[in-house]
Amino acid sequence: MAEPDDGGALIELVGLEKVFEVRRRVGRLRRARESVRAVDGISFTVERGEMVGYIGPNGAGKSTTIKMLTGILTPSGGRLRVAGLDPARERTRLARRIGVVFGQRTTLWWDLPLRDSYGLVRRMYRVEEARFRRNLGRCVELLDLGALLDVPVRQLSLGQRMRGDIAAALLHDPDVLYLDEPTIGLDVISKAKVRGFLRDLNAERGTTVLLTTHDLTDIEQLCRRVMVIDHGQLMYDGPLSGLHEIGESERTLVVDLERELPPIEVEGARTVRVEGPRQWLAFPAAASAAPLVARVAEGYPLVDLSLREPDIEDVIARMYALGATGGEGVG
Ligand SMILES: Nc1ncnc2c1ncn2[C@@H]1O[C@H](COP(=O)(O)OP(=O)(O)OP(=O)(O)O)[C@@H](O)[C@H]1O
Repeated sequence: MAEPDDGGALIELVGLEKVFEVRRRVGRLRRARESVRAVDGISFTVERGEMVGYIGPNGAGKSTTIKMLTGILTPSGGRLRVAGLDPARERTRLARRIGVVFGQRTTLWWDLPLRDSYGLVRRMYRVEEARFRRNLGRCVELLDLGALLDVPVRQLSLGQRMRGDIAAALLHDPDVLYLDEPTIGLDVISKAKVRGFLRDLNAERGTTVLLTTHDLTDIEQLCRRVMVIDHGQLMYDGPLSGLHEIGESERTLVVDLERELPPIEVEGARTVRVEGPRQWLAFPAAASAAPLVARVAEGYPLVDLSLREPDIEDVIARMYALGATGGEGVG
């Protein structure tokens, strides 16, 4: 089937809006109508092959945007195109071009083994047999699903289920993949597996990825570009490092020493907490951790260390405190 001409940006939003009418209780008996501007005039474009983080505090309007991008919700205003299609009007056609993964709920059939769920997905999207086998084979290998194919979804761990969900979203070769909190609740190893897979998918197949997450490490490891949304508006569009610079946020190196020592003194960081042999060193989030780690290892008896990213909520709060709205294309 011929696809519409989508020579331009793969995703394009111009002044997109979504207003919900809600009824709120006022006093004991009265209810007042109220409008919630969940998305309040957002414009951006995403080019084919980009991997973009879409972040913001709770209630910022991220899910509402994604729902409009998939055609589940109809915009109240503005313009929206995905792969040359109008999502709300051409939802079924668009479904063949996009994949969606929601970290908090599964699209798989709870009582069925993964293999059967995939068979149903194949029929839903009418994926031809050879292509299905190829895509499934690739996902099974790269997401390590071989031993899980005959296990009912309800028996899978969260990390296993997430990998299963990602595979299900890719069996029909979508151009765009929307991921909503894909690493939420996963252990370190599962997170690394999911991130590695997404990186390869983007590099090898050029799949465009829009990623919603509260975990800044996801963004740091996957996305060159990040968009920050708050109160339904785009606050920042640019690299993650630029966001850290604007917010002057700090990362923390947690250091375990062989024994209790006075606060560590190294260039480029300040010790903000000491508890027994453990010390916390804060340093600018935009700086590399490597030279700092080297300096600590050189001068102190090191047993272990770990790195803590700043909270997205912190970064945004600092951004507000400094009254800045930086990055490209946002004024
Ligand atoms: N169906 C709805 N009816 C009324 N209000 C809604 C509806 N869906 C979302 N909202 C409101 O719109 C705003 C944005 O919600 P949205 O779910 O898009 O935020 P979010 O950024 O995805 O938040 P979270 O990180 O908590 O998932 C919130 O104030 C929310 O209460």
